[in-house]
Amino acid sequence: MAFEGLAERLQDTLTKIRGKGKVSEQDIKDMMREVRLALLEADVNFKVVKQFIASVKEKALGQEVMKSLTPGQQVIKVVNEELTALMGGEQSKIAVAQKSPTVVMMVGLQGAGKTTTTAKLANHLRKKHNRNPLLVAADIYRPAAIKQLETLGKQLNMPVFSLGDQVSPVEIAKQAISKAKEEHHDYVLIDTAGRLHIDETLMDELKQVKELAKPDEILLVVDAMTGQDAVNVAESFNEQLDVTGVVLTKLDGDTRGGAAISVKAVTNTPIKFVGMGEKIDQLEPFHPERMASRILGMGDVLTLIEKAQSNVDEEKVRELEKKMRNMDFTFDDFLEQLDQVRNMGPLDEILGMIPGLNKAKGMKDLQVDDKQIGKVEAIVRSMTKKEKQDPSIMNASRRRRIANGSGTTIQDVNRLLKQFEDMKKMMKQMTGMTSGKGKKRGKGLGGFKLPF
Ligand SMILES: Nc1nc2c(ncn2[C@@H]2O[C@H](COP(=O)(O)OP(=O)(O)OP(=O)(O)O)[C@@H](O)[C@H]2O)c(=O)[nH]1
Repeated sequence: MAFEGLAERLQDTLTKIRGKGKVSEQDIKDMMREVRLALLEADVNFKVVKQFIASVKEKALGQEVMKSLTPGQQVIKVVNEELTALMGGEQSKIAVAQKSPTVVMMVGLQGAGKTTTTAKLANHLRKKHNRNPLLVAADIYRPAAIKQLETLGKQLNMPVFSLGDQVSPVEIAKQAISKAKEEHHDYVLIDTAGRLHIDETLMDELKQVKELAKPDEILLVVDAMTGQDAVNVAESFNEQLDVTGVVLTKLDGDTRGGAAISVKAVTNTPIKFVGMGEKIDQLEPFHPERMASRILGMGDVLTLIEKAQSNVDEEKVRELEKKMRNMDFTFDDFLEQLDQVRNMGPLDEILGMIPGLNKAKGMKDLQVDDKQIGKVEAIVRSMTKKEKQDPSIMNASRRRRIANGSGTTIQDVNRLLKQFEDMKKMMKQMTGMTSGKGKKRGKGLGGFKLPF
């Protein structure tokens, strides 16, 4: 899986700082040293790494302390925001011409996945944007490329414009655009020739096609597996052609991720799509924010923190945090939390935002449907005040009484009590208070705790 090494290293580093109630300058320096190594190892351009580290440091040290997040969480928030910004910040969408058809020129080196991506993009435009693209086979130097595009076109049931390999690409582009106008295609996707290396002849030809076709978008297809080379290729193409967007292919492979992180920063050209497999529907719009969260293993944890900030009484959260640390979280707190969480939205949606939650120890048996939660609530509400405060007094007759009172079985009650104990242990781990270093894996929780 792509980014695995980087994700693991960053997450390990962040785990160390996450639970900290106080973060010193030295803590940040230590952390940033590890982050720097992790990025360099992932083949991120060294200049990019340097800038990134400097800006995270500055922001992490200079930021105001927010009441609702621990300092450790705030540092993570900064890393996430900067990583997102590095990859372009906002999602960058494919161009739409004011006047149809929108002309898109696909460029790139041989083997990067250009022809495949051209077909994938056509499919995407039709499926997601309800468009009617015309595919154009303008790679006349690799005869197999024309055939390949035609085959893909057939598979998609989409027209492919081709004039064989004896007509110049400029002429092919010209005729294709007239045909698209006549036949009311709203996108023209021109698959141009690739080479093994960048050379002048190739660039000259691409410039001529560009001159004539006046593309609204020039998408450069690069192979993520080639790491820094992909970034260098992007830089050269960009200098010559003013590329408007990058498609990073083969992100499904075990690329270290450097290209995805550096391309925008080095070339100032946004990644617009990523290829996630060989199949025709495995092209996805690139979302910097989601990618950053994925690398940091945070899922939507930041959204969750924001949601919590606006819905949860901050003082109560602090109190709760203290209780969790001291292991005196009771069933009363549990009920209160249940109410608070419910205020945030549907339970499964909220839980779905916590990555790795279902994998966490003691969690996997908990069902996340509201019915199950209703049952749990009934059991808890059937407990006496004393039982809620101190479940350890729960003997057989108390358990039986609770089961009867809540319309459940003794097994249900036993299970809940067991889960509650497991949960308390896990909470303690997640607040970063355990001494068992290296074992805790509450990845992505950012120290934010939910009692489920
Ligand atoms: N795993 C994976 N394979 C991909 C992806 N995109 C393209 N490929 C594969 O990469 C190989 C090269 O793709 P092509 O589309 O033939 O390459 P090209 O860049 O068009 O090559 P030229 O036409 O010679 O310029 C093919 O086997 C594709 O199936 C991707 O996102 N993931």
